[in-house]
Amino acid sequence: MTQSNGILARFRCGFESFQLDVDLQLPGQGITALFGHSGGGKTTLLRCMAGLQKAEGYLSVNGDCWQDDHHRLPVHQRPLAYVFQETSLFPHLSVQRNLTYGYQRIPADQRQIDFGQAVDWLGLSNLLNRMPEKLSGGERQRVAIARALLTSPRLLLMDEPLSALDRKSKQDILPYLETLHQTLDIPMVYVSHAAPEVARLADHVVMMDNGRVIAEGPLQETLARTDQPFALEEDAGVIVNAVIGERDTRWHLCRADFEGGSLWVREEPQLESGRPVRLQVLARDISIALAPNHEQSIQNLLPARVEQVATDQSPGTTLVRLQSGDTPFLARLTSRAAHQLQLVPDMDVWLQIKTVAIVD
Ligand SMILES: Nc1ncnc2c1ncn2[C@@H]1O[C@H](COP(=O)(O)OP(=O)(O)OP(=O)(O)O)[C@@H](O)[C@H]1O
Repeated sequence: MTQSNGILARFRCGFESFQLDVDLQLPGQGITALFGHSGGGKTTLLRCMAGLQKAEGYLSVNGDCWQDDHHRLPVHQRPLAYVFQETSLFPHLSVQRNLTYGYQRIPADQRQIDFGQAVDWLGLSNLLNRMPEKLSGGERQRVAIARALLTSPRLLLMDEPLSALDRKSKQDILPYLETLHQTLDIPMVYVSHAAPEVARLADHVVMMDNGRVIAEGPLQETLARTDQPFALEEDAGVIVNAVIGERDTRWHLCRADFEGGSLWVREEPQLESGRPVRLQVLARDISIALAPNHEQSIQNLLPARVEQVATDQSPGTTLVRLQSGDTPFLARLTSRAAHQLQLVPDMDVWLQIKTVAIVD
């Protein structure tokens, strides 16, 4: 990655009982998720990027240097926007005036995002005359995100923007974030605790623990590594990028085609042919067979090749990394089953997939 098309972030700073020490090269567009347990240093890293936390180091964003050994741009000169968990809209201003507040401070010829566009992307047209106290938590967060975008940032930092919302509001707001993900070319760094959120939104993931980066890389590849902390989680699994192909209306199924094969998923009205989708296949939902068994109830059977057989953290289970076409999969089996199948790298097998979830 060259300096001009990515984020280079190197920071060291410390508090009494915590040291942050990171050296990252992140993509210059799309969503990078900072993921990990509480206290790992995710917010501190975001604050360093924003210039809110003093740290030694270096930061450049798509070719613009914001900090090096000789100078450090103060917070207000960094062209970024920061969305927090708890939104602070101006309580005495309507949604419209909250939005125009930052927008009008940007000279017209420097605006990257149009007022109408932001209102549209975040679905705010019916809320413009409301006062913040009359908004739900999810609506407030949508206004906060639109307000952030209207300052035409070169970097959007989001610190657990959904964590204060209930489950329903989270579900409601995620499609808006997906729209931004598909539409914007501003890089977003998104802090989250929640694995499903990361799986749904991120292109790139950084896992932090105790102030260090313990795993990092493109989402699909990183989730499929057996030696990474993601693999240790109960809901370890992979994300498969697919496109909806044929629909089988009789059985209410849709075929999702990916690099190397197809998976059948339950039909839903929004799954029209040609629509790109992200599928999540959990390691615990895959079993391995040596021959294709068409006589069982499982719809999804894929040929695959074993790449790696790894001892799992939990006793009695084995984690197997496989490849079907160019797409990686992870399967979690009992160690006895792995032994009986005599799984070794390069062996050809069949994956029996019990459940496929659509996350996008
Ligand atoms: N201003 C501060 N002074 C002293 N310690 C701090 C300060 N800010 C953060 N810390 C400590 O630094 C560590 C990392 O905190 P940070 O908020 O970055 O973690 P996090 O991964 O974002 O956690 P969470 O997911 O709970 O938000 C924690 O141990 C925290 O107590």
